[in-house]
Amino acid sequence: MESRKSVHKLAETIHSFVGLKSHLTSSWVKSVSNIIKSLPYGISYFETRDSSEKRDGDTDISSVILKIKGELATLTAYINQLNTQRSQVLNDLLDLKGNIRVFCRIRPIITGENFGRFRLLSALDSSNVLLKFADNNKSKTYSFDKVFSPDSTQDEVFSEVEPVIKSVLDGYNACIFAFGQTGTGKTFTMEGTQHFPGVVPRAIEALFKQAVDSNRAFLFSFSMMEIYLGNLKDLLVPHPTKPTDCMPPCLSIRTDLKGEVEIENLVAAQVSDLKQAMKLYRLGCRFRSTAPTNSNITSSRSHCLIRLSITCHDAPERRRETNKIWLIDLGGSERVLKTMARGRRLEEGKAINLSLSALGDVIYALQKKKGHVPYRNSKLTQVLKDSLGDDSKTLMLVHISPKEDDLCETICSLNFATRARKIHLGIADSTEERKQKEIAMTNLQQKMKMIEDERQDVRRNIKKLLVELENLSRTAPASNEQLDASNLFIEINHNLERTSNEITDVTAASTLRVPRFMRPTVCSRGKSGINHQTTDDKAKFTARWRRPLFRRAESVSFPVKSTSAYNSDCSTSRTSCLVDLNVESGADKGTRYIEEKSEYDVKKVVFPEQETSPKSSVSGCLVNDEGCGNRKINSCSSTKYLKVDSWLRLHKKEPATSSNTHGNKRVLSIPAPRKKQNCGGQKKDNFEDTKDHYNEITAKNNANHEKLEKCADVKGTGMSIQETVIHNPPTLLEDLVSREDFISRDSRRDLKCALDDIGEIIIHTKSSLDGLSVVENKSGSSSPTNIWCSTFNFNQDDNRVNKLFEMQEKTEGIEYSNYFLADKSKRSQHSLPDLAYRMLDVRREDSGLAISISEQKSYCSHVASEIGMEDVLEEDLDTLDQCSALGPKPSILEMRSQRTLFMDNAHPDEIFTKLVKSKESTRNSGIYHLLKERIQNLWGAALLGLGLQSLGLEHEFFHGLMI
Ligand SMILES: Nc1ncnc2c1ncn2[C@@H]1O[C@H](COP(=O)(O)OP(=O)(O)OP(=O)(O)O)[C@@H](O)[C@H]1O
Repeated sequence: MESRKSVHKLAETIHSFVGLKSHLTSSWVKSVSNIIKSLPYGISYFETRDSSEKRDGDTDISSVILKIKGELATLTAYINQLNTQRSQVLNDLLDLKGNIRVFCRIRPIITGENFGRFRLLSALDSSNVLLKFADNNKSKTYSFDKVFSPDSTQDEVFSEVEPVIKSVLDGYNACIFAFGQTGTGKTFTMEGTQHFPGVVPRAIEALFKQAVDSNRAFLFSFSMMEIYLGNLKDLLVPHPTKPTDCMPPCLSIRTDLKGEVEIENLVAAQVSDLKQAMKLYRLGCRFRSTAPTNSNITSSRSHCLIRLSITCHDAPERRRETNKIWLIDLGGSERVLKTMARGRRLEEGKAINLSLSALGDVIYALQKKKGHVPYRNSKLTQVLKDSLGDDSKTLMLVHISPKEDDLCETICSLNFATRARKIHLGIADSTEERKQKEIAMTNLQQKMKMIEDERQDVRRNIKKLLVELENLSRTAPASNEQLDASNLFIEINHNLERTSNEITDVTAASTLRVPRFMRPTVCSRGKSGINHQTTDDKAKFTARWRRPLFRRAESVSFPVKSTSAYNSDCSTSRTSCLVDLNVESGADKGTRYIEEKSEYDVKKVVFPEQETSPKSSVSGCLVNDEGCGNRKINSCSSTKYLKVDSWLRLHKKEPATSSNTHGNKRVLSIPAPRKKQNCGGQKKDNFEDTKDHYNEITAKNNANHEKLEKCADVKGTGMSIQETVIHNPPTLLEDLVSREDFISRDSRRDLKCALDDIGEIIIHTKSSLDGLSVVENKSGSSSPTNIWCSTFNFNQDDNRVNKLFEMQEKTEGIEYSNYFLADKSKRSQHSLPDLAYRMLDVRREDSGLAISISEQKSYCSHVASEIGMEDVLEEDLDTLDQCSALGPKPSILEMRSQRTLFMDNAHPDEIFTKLVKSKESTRNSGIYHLLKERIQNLWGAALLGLGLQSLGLEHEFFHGLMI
């Protein structure tokens, strides 16, 4: 017995020594082993005994675990009950307060800001704004659910917003939007700054926090888009910067049978914590369209919409299984007269105002409980259709400015907001009723607080029990009960504290895990290629973006170096202000983008012959059309937009596309905003637009300057003409315009624009001679590359001219090749005088001037000397005589009156004044000479148009006028 006892103790002794391993020698272990081996019962005894002891211990642990499990079950049931109660109370409270709540925030006057005079606009108390009319001492009070004075903090604002966030977790759709005049602080409220984060980051944080606090597992997904010029644009999709980049699929709005709105093709990224959501948010902010205006240096030129979708299965207390919250920074309403917006800024302002007015109409109709709510009047209201109605929570944050100049807009905003609020809350109720309402609200708030406190206690208890359970399962993990406990622990803990996963997937995530309204439809799968995807999520996403190129005008953007000026026509994407979030996107860092024409501009530009061309390899789509269903997509798949085509032609490396697109007929259409060319002001705008278009292309060219310079030297490259034309650098012009010493920055810009205009004239003439059917687009669709091309050929040596001929032979279907090269059939007959004659022909047709033989000869001499072919001049002059003997080639331009020609092609004043600055310094350069010639012709045309022709003056007279 003694020995047995000692053996029993030995086991314990060995066990107690486990922590002192360092003192155990091998001899000690050996001796202990020998003792054990010599025991009569052998090891089986220990095994048996150990098992029986263990069984006793297990029984204890199991009973403890069972007890804990029981407690946990009770507490879980209780917390669920509390959750339901809380939802109910919150809902009652919000119902009393109104589904549409209106807050008002007064913008502060920032130190150092030139604010001019300001009105006595003050927060009378927490729910009233007092507006004093200084002139007659009159004042008016406006009531809101909450008024934030100028010195209110972001914290204060969010504390009032938070209840809406809570109801989102209860399954309600919600919509929080900042409304107001431009520059009044909407973006500040919604986005905030690095040190003062706004509603969006706080709301996302609160959602995650409350999800953790609730005893449920939630699935969040994040989307971000903007409505720019009336079109939806996904902000999470990288913007194509090269023509070869894939275009993102078009977004279209769909409504399912239950009335839930779905935005097809909108990226929805699953996020599991604040950090991930904020990364996406920052990423989206970079692509937002902003631009400086007279009112705000960082004015949002679009409505920015952030959607957080929340899915929670097996939560009957929730209103819906999947719901969403929209956080919206609306574009600021603006008065055109005040902002002095022009061109693109004007269009943006108009689009913003229109959609705001549509939103106002919808809210008004909802409040009035009208039978018809005009959701379809704007994209904004269509998107928000299921988040603005009765069954959702809406919070409008109206922003006003205390500035004297903004009085009209302030009154408009205040009236709009108070009207919406009054109608809904029935402020016309008697005082008695209002008091009762207030009492009820106070009671509900108290009840809410009690429930919240209770929930906190229960949560604490649950956590404590879970820790115990975990410890128990660690000490004895083998038994079934313990395994159960361990699973329970994991399950509950998972519900309480969802830890981070990677941002696993974007829209192509497993459809089982993604909310129904985010799942791709048959149509979108067909469009995006998801049908062909593998089970691997990443592969799915890749497959989607690798589908055949889908080109649209909307998203073409050009990197640009310079900062746009006020009222300039470039929209730029901005860099995040919350830099601490460290969103990595090397390509975007410090990059500013210019928006290319959106569908708003180009949707009206259709190539009729391509609509019927099923073989077209480039597809476009009327993106903003809600009904962009299968049928429509088919029809629009063969629709082409000049803007894209023209742009692609400059940059693309797909000759097939070019030929398919245009065939033998090039039809250039005029983008919608440029139709009214005849009015003076509009003309100026067009010119500005052209300049901007030109600058965009120039910026692009500058960015690739080195590459372009290499391409300019075509010697022996074997490069096709198309490539030459595409990459051909505006060497001379660039030299000209980059010479800081004699041309100021502005005049350089102007010069470029003037050259752009002249480039268009060349196209026009060339096209008419080529017998192409040209609906001329003289306001920017054509490219300055044309003039580069011509210039290039004039200024090369004879080898280069020959090279170009050779290359032309290799290339078919080039549209922007040089005039001479275009006439391929007669290439072998080209002699120097022929070339010169053709040039004169161009000039003649351009200007309408009759050109004498002597002039032709002198011009031949000039061309010969320019390209170093004087030696062949003599023998070829005879050919010139023959050519001229045939008489001038009839031209459609001749049929026009000279005055019309002048008006159509160029504005001599503009060109002259812009070019004359650089006249002295560029006197001897080839490009200058050509330009001079052209200006002379234009002047000549002008004078002829004025009737001076009848005076019988020689061409030399007009020539002399120019010198
Ligand atoms: N409450 C505020 N506290 C401090 N600065 C503010 C506040 N409100 C606005 N600002 C500042 O005013 C400027 C304009 O604000 P913001 O860009 O938010 O206006 P907005 O209404 O979004 O304009 P837009 O409609 O043109 O985009 C910003 O520099 C912003 O930092």
